[in-house]
Amino acid sequence: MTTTGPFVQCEDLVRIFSVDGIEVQALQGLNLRIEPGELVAIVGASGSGKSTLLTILSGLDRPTGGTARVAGLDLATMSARQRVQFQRETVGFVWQQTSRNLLPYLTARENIALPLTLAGRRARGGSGGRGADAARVAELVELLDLGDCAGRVPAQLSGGQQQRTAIAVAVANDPRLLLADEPTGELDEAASVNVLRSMEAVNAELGVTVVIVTHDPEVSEHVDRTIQIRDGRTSREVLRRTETDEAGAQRRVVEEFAVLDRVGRMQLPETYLEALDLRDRVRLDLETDHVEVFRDVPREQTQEGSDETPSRRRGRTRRGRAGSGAPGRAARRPPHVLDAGR
Ligand SMILES: Nc1ncnc2c1ncn2[C@@H]1O[C@H](COP(=O)(O)OP(=O)(O)OP(=O)(O)O)[C@@H](O)[C@H]1O
Repeated sequence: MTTTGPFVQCEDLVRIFSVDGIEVQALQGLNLRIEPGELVAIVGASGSGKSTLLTILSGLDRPTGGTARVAGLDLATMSARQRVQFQRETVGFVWQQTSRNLLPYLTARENIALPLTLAGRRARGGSGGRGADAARVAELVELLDLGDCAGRVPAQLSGGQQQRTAIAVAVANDPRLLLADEPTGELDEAASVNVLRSMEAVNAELGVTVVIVTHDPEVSEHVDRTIQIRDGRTSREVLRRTETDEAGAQRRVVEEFAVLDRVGRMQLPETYLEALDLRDRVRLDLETDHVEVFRDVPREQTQEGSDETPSRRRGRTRRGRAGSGAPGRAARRPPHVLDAGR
């Protein structure tokens, strides 16, 4: 199957649930692009729409409006047959509840082998298929660091071992996309780190595009991009990468972006709104290479009143410039670079 454009693409995605005649708009025109091979976290407050998005991307639910495409397939219009094929071949899923991911009466190794058997590899490959299955299981047991416990049933595994087995099960059939809904939600900190490292390993070694929905603040250290959802829309993205300077010293660079939708709407981070007391409406000023946003101060409070534009009042109305608040400083630094150094 050929894919043009982003691997995951949502445009103006809407999902409305109707319960007892009351409508809940879980997704309110969400836009999202994920490139092949990316490792992305989706974060946001409870009820912001994270799980709804993941359920649509997995093909388990359909959008009410807008488009959602994965690997070139339109998830809104695909037939029932295409949907089953999509879930078998293109996407793997890890749930928060460790018990939901694994069959309790099979060992970890047998759980990992099961999707291979169901996909009929053995039938297609004859005795060679059996060998190929065993080799694939061994590869995943090693990659997910399950060597010591692969012969145990889930009840004899720790929560972290169960989730790492679940990741192996989810990627056994070589899906191109791995979706995980709160995979560390039931784990302690150390086990969470191991599970997130396993996600990194699967992404790096197998080339699987990974999307993790989480509340875990630790996640940002393990992914390339953190996307925040607010009120059913993508509002903010944080990119992290490691740069090496000429002397060989490494530094971690963090860049923060607000997401613009197709008609130019964006959400300012809540911390910015609070820092500058921005509400109701703001003044905008177009500079040659950026746009400035100012608190809407009544004209009589801006001393000279006059016809000054916000940019001419610069330095008088911007609290952040005088202090050390990030919003004020950002305008004079390379665009978007908020934090650097380790
Ligand atoms: N099947 C459903 N029927 C009715 N309302 C639903 C359904 N699924 C989700 N919702 C509502 O949609 C909104 C978004 O829910 P969703 O589970 O996507 O949020 P979330 O960000 O994943 O939250 P959490 O972090 O608590 O899991 C919520 O208001 C929720 O109550």
